[in-house]
Amino acid sequence: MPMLNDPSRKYKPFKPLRLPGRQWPDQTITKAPRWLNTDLRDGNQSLANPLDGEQKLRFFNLLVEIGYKEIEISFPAASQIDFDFTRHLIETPNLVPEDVVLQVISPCRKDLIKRTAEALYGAKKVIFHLYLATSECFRRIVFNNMTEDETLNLAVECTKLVRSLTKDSPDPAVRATEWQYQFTPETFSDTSLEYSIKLCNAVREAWEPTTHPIIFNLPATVELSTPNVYADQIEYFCKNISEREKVCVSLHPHNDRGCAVAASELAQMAGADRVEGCLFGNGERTGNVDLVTLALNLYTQGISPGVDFSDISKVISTVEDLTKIPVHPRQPYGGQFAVCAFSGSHQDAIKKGFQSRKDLTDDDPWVMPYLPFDSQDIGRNYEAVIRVNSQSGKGGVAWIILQNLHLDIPKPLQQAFSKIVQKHTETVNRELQPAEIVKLFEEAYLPKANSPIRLVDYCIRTDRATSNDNFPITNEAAEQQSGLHFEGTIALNGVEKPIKGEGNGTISSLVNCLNGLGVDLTVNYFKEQAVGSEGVNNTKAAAYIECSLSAKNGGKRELVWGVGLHEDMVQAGLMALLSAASSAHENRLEDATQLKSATHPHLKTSAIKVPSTMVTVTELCSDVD
Ligand SMILES: CC(=O)SCCNC(=O)CCNC(=O)[C@H](O)C(C)(C)COP(=O)(O)OP(=O)(O)OC[C@H]1O[C@@H](n2cnc3c(N)ncnc32)[C@H](O)[C@@H]1OP(=O)(O)O
Ligand SMILES: CC(C)C(=O)C(=O)O
Repeated sequence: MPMLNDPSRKYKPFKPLRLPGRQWPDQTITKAPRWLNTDLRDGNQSLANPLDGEQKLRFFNLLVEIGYKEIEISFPAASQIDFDFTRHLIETPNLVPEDVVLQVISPCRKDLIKRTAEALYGAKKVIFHLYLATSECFRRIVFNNMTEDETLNLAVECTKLVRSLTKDSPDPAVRATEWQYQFTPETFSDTSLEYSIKLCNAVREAWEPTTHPIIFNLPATVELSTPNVYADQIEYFCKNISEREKVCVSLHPHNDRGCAVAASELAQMAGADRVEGCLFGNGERTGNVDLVTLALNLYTQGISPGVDFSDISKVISTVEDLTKIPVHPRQPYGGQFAVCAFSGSHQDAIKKGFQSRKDLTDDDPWVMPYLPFDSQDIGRNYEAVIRVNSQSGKGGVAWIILQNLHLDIPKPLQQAFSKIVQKHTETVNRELQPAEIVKLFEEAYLPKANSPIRLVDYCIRTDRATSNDNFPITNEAAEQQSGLHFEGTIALNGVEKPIKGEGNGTISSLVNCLNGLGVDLTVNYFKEQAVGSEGVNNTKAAAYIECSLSAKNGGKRELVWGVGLHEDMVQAGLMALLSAASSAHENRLEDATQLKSATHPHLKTSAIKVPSTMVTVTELCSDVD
């Protein structure tokens, strides 16, 4: 059937509450609520294949590890599995930590209440949870026209029965349990507030809370309205329930309209003390409120949530394994795309954001474009933050190289490399993995074992006079006074050739040698960089060189890049140059056949512009592998 042109006859708007002077909009959340995790009950009852005892135990242990102190473990009257699991937790020493309270649920049916009480014999700390639907819809349709009074009387009677089977039991062993009582007027958000309050007051009188407050759990059993309406209902309930100090107001939002998180946050602002929900929003239909999102929403406001998601991947894999429901990639916080950027401008901003935090610590406030929180806090590294596809730009690609090779590649090289990556993503038409990007980088810029131009050995000598203690010569002065002489052997297409050249620095003198071999390039850009942490012994040097080749056939000047990586700064520079020269040579393969057969060129290099010289020793010789 198609969607209706006019849905207004079939669907009626939810009638909002009139609450003049509502105060919740001016409140903020300043502390974590009491959490009740119901993955083992509400989460379990909604699975195609509910958990067996062993699986429940694994889930229980995970919840304890995360730090939940109130856990709804079962519906003991529903199945032997739930009954036995309850007994197992109670009877096995040390399974339940001292500070963890077990909660169990039962409907307002006497036989089921008795069975539930049996399951709890000998427990240390228990919340006995009873529920009864109170809305007009449920009383009429589900309970066969049960009146408000009949419903209230059933709730009171069943509460008294629970009381007689627990804290008022004639058996001292039963009385030894630390009992709490929770009553849920199921379908609360669709029930008249006056009636809910009347019924809850009657239940409170029947239970007579002493040590522990009575818990009134106020569910949006089905989410029917906007979150502000739920907040109004909670504020009204909190203000009008009698003996508020003896009452813990608990929330149990479902997510039918996709607003459960917002509803539960506004309802906390409205005065609620406790929240019930499931990890990653599991639960009937569209699920219960997601406790992970709620907790991490608090955390990222600087409020300790009291539960620990610092290894969220472990939580996800356990939950997925047990429930067989995958966590959506775009799930807040936990989803694999939750802190991940594919698009170029996002990546650029994030990369700059990380660079701005380079010298900061966890005591410096997190201010980061596009990323609302630090993924390391939930046990994820930064590798998956930036992902590269055809929508990505240079910033993202540079980030991958930084993360994987620790090279902070200069901007002009970023531009050049991102073109290579872009072309590749368009060819393969999919996301590129970091390893593929690294491979593209290495192939494009790093020297290779089979490079057509390789330096076999070399020796560098300066002209300058050696300094003595009385007349020290500064490096700058020496450079102005003298040139550098570069001599060595280059293997060109496997054929070793002696080379000789000079310049005002190592790079320029090697360029001079290469020019002499017919490799006609000019250095446009040179940058050197320490790789790794300063002061660390294994620090390496990186050098980046951009060269231009002389224009061919009146065309544009061709640009090539080379990158060198070595423990020694000088060698890094030479490697970068040779790598660029090899690329240039490969690009001009046809020209290479016409290379001059010059053996000992000795050309002036005044045309070569090199931003800085690197060598400050008077003689430096090396064999190059
Ligand atoms: C909103 C929630 O999520 S509440 C938790 C719901 N969870 C579950 O239902 C999971 C476990 N449930 C079960 O295993 C079963 O439904 C049981 C054991 C509770 C009951 O099973 P059955 O006796 O076969 O009853 P069945 O489930 O078919 O029907 C429910 C009956 O309980 C009544 N009922 C439903 N809710 C309640 C309640 N809160 N209090 C009292 N009676 C209730 C219904 O009116 C119906 O009675 P009827 O047969 O006279 O019409
Ligand atoms: C029994 C209550 C708490 C419930 O599960 C609901 O209303 O969704």
